[in-house]
Amino acid sequence: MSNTFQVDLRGIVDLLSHHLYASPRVYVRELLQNAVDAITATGSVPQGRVTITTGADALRITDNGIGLTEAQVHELLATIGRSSKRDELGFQRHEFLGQFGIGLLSCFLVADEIRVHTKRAGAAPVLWTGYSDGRYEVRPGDEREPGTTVTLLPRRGAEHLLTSTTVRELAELYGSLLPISVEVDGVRVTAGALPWEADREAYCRQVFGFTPFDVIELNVPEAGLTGAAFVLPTAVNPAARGGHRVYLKRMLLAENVESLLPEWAFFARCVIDSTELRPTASREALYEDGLLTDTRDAIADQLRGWLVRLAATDPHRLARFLGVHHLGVKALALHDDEMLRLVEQWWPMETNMGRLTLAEFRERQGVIRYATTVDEYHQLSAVAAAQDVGLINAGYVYEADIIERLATVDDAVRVERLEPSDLATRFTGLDTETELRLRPFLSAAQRRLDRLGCEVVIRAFDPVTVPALYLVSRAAAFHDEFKESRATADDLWGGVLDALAQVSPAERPQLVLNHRNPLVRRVVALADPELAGLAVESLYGQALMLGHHPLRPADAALLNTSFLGLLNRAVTAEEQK
Ligand SMILES: Nc1ncnc2c1ncn2[C@@H]1O[C@H](COP(=O)(O)OP(=O)(O)OP(=O)(O)O)[C@@H](O)[C@H]1O
Repeated sequence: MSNTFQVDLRGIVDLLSHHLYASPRVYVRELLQNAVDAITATGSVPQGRVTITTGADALRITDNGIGLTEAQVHELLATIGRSSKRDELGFQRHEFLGQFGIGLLSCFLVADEIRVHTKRAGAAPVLWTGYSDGRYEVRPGDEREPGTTVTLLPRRGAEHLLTSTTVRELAELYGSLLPISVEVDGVRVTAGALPWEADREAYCRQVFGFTPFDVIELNVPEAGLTGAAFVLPTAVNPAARGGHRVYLKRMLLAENVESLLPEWAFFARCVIDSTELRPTASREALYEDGLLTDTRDAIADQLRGWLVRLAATDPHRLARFLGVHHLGVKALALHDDEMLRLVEQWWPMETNMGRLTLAEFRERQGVIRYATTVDEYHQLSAVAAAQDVGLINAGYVYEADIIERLATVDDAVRVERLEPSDLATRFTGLDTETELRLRPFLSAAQRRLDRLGCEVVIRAFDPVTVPALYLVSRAAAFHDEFKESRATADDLWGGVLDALAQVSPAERPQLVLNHRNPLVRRVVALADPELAGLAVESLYGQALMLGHHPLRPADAALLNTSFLGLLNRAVTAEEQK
């Protein structure tokens, strides 16, 4: 035995209003769409006219479209999900906006009763009345011209959605670009030409509220797509994806479609019209299919092409663009070779030789040497410069990753992450005689700092103004973190860490005293061992702070005692004068 599904219309209306459509305001869009489709079906769009009249009792929308016969009324209006806009195989017929056979139901979001008075040329006029409780009636209608008039009797509480002002606003929002004349209470709301093809900057100001840095023309023939991308004149948070204004067959789909551009293109806001992209059933987003993926790729190519052209023809302007949007471009450079080259050639980075692009730095230094944190860079840039070692501050977002990626895509590029302890190998050692002379001082200094796990060495380096440097190799930094984790780990995890410790030999951080520094020279010559010890401890503390190294409790205690010790010495000396 086979039966037919029964549909409870109230359930469907509830589904539409609460789950499918974002707002009951979409009823105007659905009515307009049906009118336009009916006119399209006549084959003479230029003669098409849609008029909407509002009033306290009812809203009426009349089109001079194809109209329906009585049989079609029964078949199409009374069957949820039945549409004349699909072919025998159920595919959407290309020329129409609708396809799902549910749009008319959206009128029940604002009306309890819908009347469709329609006439197909050569057939008798029909009046169909549908009620929100699921009943409908069909009767002969009054004589009329071919076409259709849909009348909505407002639902109590929804009257504000059918006022003249609201309806005009909605008709203009959704339908102002339709190629068919649409009037609301005698006022025409359709403009005809695509406004962004005329004065794009004015359009951008009016719709998006900013004067664009530049406008990029968009064209994707396979999606029947034309449009414009407006480059934002100010930086935006790359994570906050901006929406784009999308029209399908000149009917507004939504003002905030996110899926049109790839994530990296956050610096552009687009307006497009497409004849081929498809909407989701709610008509509030684009349907994700192969065509949308291809379209996204094609638009991405056009934005990329604009950037590359700018680099070739107007580097000044490109520099301005990068000044505003460098974060996005850098994010993109992490997976896009062309953007990587753009950053390499055009983005000036902070180096200890002034601001240079990676390309310029490489030309001068041969190798791209970089510090991965801003602190490390600040600690070492002057010292490195004094040894003629060029250093890039790659501590800003994405920059270290970009440098490393550059080496993976181009064999000719040599990159080297600065190892602070390597720098010490460039410092000049002392002559044997001085070394011998300083040996007792060094052993005493070493004894003072032993419990802090630090090795004291003395070298001669520039700049002379730096008395001491605290250099931690990456292995030593790792070891310190490791020790900290071990101290707080439970037994099981602690066991794992212990096993690992066997394979990671500790390398001690170094305190490198600068023998060229006048104060250090006086310290190493001190006769009083206690004063020399206090001086070494405070040089250690100062070097730690200068390099923004983390202070452990033992370091803080040492800083405190050495400072108070020195102060006490100074005050005592003054008192004894
Ligand atoms: N103004 C009209 N003139 C002629 N036929 C109409 C009109 N409005 C609706 N129809 C007929 O009623 C059918 C159902 O309309 P409905 O709006 O529910 O769905 P649709 O437009 O086919 O698809 P969608 O749900 O995507 O809007 C349409 O396919 C069309 O045949």
